[in-house]
Amino acid sequence: MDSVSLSEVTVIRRTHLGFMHSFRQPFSGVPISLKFSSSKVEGARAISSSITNNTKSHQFVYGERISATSDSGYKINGVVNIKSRTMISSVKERLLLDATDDQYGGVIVDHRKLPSNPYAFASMLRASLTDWRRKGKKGVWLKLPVEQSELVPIAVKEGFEYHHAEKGYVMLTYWIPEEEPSMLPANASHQVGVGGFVLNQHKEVLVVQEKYCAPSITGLWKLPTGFINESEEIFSGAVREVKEETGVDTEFSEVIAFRHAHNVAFEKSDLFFICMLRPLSDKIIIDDLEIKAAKWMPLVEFVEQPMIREDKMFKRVIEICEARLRHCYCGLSPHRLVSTFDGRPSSLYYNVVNDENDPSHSNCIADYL
Ligand SMILES: NC(=O)C1=CN([C@@H]2O[C@H](COP(=O)(O)OP(=O)(O)OC[C@H]3O[C@@H](n4cnc5c(N)ncnc54)[C@H](O)[C@@H]3O)[C@@H](O)[C@H]2O)C=CC1
Repeated sequence: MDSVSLSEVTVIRRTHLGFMHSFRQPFSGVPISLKFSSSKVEGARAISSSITNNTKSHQFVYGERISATSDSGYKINGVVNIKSRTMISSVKERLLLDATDDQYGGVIVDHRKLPSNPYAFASMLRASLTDWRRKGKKGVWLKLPVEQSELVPIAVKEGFEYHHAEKGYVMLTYWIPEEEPSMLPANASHQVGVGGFVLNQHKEVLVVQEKYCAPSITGLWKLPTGFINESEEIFSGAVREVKEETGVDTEFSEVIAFRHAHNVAFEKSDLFFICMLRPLSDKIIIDDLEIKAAKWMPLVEFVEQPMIREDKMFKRVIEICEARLRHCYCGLSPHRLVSTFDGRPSSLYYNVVNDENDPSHSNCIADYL
């Protein structure tokens, strides 16, 4: 009778499944049948399993009790009948979820290799948690695709928490160290919006009326606004939103101000970047789905609207834009760079008041139109 080491056993010893289950899956290239059945062995709840392939039959027990043997380490519940040491080691590997280490001492489960069978998943998840705990791992990231949503309640029952969800998946997390508070970062806390201030050479501003809006702003002519998409730049998002809502082509000039507000949608905070854009065309073609009307409106008329005149934010935004047109204010321009900290190309927004090497390079003196 073979015996197995404690480290080999610990990954499977905490398997408590109160059900009987059988499934087939490839095993080292050989199709096998793996059967689980729950039973009481020497007072401890245990799962016995038999593996058969064309040539061999192997039996062993997943159980709570592990006893030492005098000559070579440990055996399980004293009822182990293992014909191949290699076999149990391979089984152990099959019983753990595929995962890679992250740089913070945690693990990321490979969602492309999740078992399709919920019972197998339950067993492998529990065994993996035991293994990760033994190895001192900290955070566990478990992404469950929508096609395998039946696995979600199993993970939750095991102690996983929701982290965030997208259309195609839900991300769950588990913090292993009981003595340390969780260091896992929270879900994204903000949405990012953009507004376009587009003025033509006749001092007319591009404005829209929204199709769906709060009754209090019905009939208001407002700046085109919207949200930027995932992986979209603020500067290109603003140009896209203006084009989508009004059909007008523009070129990004500057971020002239941004607003930070809280509890805006789904309890998330909101960053709203107000951008000055130069018009490249003037023909208006509205987006029928979102917009009721759009037009070029004299700036003075726009400002005279009671809702704008009385609104502290938009009143100030217009004052800033006017100051910018008089070269009395500098907005922020994007500058592409790569930081060695994360190696990512990114946009740093800043203004250049005085460039000694290139006097023509300044946000403040550049003409808007
Ligand atoms: N609309 C405005 O006058 C103002 C907008 N902002 C900022 O502009 C940015 C974008 O905001 P808005 O343009 O107001 O976005 P929004 O709330 O109008 O949403 C944009 C579009 O998404 C769709 N949408 C949003 N929620 C929906 C729902 N529950 N059901 C169906 N469709 C839905 C609608 O098509 C809508 O036109 C934000 O950062 C916001 O803070 C700031 C001040 C005023």
